[in-house]
Amino acid sequence: MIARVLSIAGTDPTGGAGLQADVKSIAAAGGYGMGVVTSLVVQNTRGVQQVHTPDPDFLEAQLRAVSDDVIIDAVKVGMIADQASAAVVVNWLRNLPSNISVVVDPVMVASSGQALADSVSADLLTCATVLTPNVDELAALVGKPAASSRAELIAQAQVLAEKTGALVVAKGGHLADDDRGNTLVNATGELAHAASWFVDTTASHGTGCSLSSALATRLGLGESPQVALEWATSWAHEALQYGEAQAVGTGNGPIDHFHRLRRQAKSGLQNPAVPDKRNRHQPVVKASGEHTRELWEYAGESLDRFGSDGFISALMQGTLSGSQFTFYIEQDDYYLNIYAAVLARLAAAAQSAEERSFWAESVTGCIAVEQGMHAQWNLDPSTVHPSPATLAYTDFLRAETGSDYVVAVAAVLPCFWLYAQLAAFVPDAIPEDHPYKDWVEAYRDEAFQASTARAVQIAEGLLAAASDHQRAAAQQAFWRACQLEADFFAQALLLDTL
Ligand SMILES: Nc1ncnc2c1ncn2[C@@H]1O[C@H](COP(=O)(O)OP(=O)(O)O)[C@@H](O)[C@H]1O
Ligand SMILES: Cc1ncc(COP(=O)(O)OP(=O)(O)O)c(N)n1
Repeated sequence: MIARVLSIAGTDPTGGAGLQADVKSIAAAGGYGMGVVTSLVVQNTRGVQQVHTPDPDFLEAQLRAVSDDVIIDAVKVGMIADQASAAVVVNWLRNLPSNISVVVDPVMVASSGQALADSVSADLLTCATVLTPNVDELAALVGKPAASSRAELIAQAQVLAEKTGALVVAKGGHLADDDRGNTLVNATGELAHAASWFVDTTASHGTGCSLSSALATRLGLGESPQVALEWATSWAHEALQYGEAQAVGTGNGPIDHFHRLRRQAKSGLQNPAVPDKRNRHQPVVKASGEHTRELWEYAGESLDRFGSDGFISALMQGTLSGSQFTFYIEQDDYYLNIYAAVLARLAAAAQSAEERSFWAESVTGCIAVEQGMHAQWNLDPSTVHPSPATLAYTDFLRAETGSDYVVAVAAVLPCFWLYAQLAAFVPDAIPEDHPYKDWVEAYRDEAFQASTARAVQIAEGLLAAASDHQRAAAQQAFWRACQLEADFFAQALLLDTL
């Protein structure tokens, strides 16, 4: 399904805020974007210069042109400059079918300081399914000073929810906290929270417009307000992180609305033949000689794909959605089960008693981790179905560990080595309310790093003694496994993109 979403908003010729940002956000969130202009705004990344508001009749004619022709699944309302425009929009909204979600972003003042509206119509607020005021707008709407803590913000949002009957997103973008996330509130209090860890950026123009449009789209797709807010917050958080790279304007630049789609398009592209041998990542577990040093060079591209620019970054920041995390855990559980069986084959094929017991201990370790997961996350393995990416990895491991021991060791090595590398991505301080704190901290496990060092050492010894032909096959197997490891991690982020 594609949600047909209408934005009713003012314009931004530089495309960072207002209607232009809304239409991009709607597309990025999986909708078909439409736009009715309330005011023509002369603005850029440095600020607002002029506002021209057309006659209310012209606004009404635009609204009718859309609703006479198109079935609308959701509406986002942004800048409404005056009461006459608000009255037209309210009248039009009241004639919509009651099942259409309406997100009202009560825009008052641009972040650059200029006023965009006289005031916000009380009638408009009562037409909303969800309201998305920022800290200052919320304070103005409930007649209180701006909140300086999350608790105060939630209390004010609760007052607004009582007054209007709408759900209110208490947006923490302007709080001074590490978590600038968004809390969904109704008249009785907090319903859900979506974290957004602070991004230090000079490109945050239009974040509020974009968040509310993405939220409207996800509601139009049929998601619950909680799930829709989680999606919109994590998407906006990602878009904030990559805004500066667009180099748009000399002031507060726009967020990158399409970063996620670009990254995903890239992750679908695989270079099947020539590995990029430049690896900018310093290994947490060092190579043990020239052969494993060369293998490490093959891992760079994969690490880029799931480390700093993907799943692991979202996991570390705490912005991975609950459904993405659950999916990952389930697939990991399936994977580890097969991985244990594959390690058992290595134990059987090992060439010394010490190596045999190393692989056998790894089998036991793998099973312990898997069982720990069942207990901690309440997994029922009989209900977990492997995804295509998971199966591609496990099938590959089964195939590559069937004959040559050197190739087999190279094929299982990325699961040790790349996993141990995740320690490099763990932030120094993990906030207490980080949703995946325990999981993320486990990446620093020193016992696992010691096992990885031993696996690397075994691989080095085998490669040193191998024939040229065997060494080339082992390198190929290592590189393929790195790619599959990256695909395995990347898949969770693709899960609920649209
Ligand atoms: N620097 C930031 N770091 C992390 N998240 C942010 C940042 N700026 C904005 N956000 C997220 O985007 C949402 C909307 O941004 P905000 O600045 O609050 O809205 P507005 O643009 O309406 O003032 C915030 O609630 C927050 O979740
Ligand atoms: C036409 C128009 N509408 C709304 C805004 C304000 O956008 P917002 O997302 O709140 O972002 P910043 O003001 O923080 O950039 C706008 N500038 N123009």
